[in-house]
Amino acid sequence: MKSGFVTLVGRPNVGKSSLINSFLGRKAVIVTEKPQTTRNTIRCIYNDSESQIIFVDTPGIHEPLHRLGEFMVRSAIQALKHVDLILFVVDASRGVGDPEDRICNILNQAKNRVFLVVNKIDIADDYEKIPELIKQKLEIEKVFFTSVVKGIGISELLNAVKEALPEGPQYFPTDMVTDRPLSFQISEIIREKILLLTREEVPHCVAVIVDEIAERSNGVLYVAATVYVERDSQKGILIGKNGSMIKQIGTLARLEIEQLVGKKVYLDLHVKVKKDWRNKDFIILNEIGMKAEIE
Ligand SMILES: Nc1nc2c(ncn2[C@@H]2O[C@H](COP(=O)(O)OP(=O)(O)OP(=O)(O)O)[C@@H](O)[C@H]2O)c(=O)[nH]1
Repeated sequence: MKSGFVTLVGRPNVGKSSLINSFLGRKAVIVTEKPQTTRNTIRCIYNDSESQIIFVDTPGIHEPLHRLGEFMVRSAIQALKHVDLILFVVDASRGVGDPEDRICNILNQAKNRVFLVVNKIDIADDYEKIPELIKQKLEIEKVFFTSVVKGIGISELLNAVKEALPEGPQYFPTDMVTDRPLSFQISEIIREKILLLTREEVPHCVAVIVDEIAERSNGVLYVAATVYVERDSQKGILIGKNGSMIKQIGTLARLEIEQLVGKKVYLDLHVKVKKDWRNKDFIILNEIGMKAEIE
């Protein structure tokens, strides 16, 4: 069989996670309209009768403003090592800028095979010249124009990825969707709902940690999670008037967690302030599973 590891890299918000969900035909990783949604590298496993492809989702490459951002960028760069192929994703509607220049430099050092993916062509004109601009800085093996929203170019890209991979073993069981534990998947679902429902600085200041998952005798799955924010004002926003916001977040998250685990869920959400955690708190970085990965 054909098998191997394929890392998606690009600036924030270009559609890396959306492409992976589209390859897998299911939601494996969270997607929002907010940049820097993905904070960790996450391996997502695609299977068919003749291949297994491990797509590695990475945080968007950006200029970090705090330690969390530095960890995110470093983990993305680490994910370029020891993989069979890189998909360099560019947003057709934004074109080529400083972030792409930086990524070209990083990829030149990594010396991997690279496919260029110009995504979001449904909302862009004038994107045909993007490959030429990138090719001035980086050797590109193939170019694809895609739209996840319209389903354009996705199967062609997937087929080309398959063809590019070597003959190899099945690395993961076929029923495994990501390499992350259930607690991580649940915390991501909760974080996604917070990102969808809050604005401005709040989304970036949130970390979610699942404290407990327990099967109750009545068949209900009990899940306790803590949402960390950096300031009291953010806690106020997350809780909302008479608890209305946290209730809405909890309901949306619970419904999706129930789909994931296939049973009723009782979701117990708490909000705590941990000042400046994105710069200082290594415990949280450790708990959201980033520290171990990049040391
Ligand atoms: N119009 C359009 N929107 C898209 C397309 N692909 C993704 N999007 C949207 O772009 C936004 C960002 O998508 P993500 O998949 O989270 O992007 P990402 O590159 O993983 O983002 P980060 O986590 O910030 O690195 C979401 O609102 C998606 O729905 C596309 O082909 N066309």
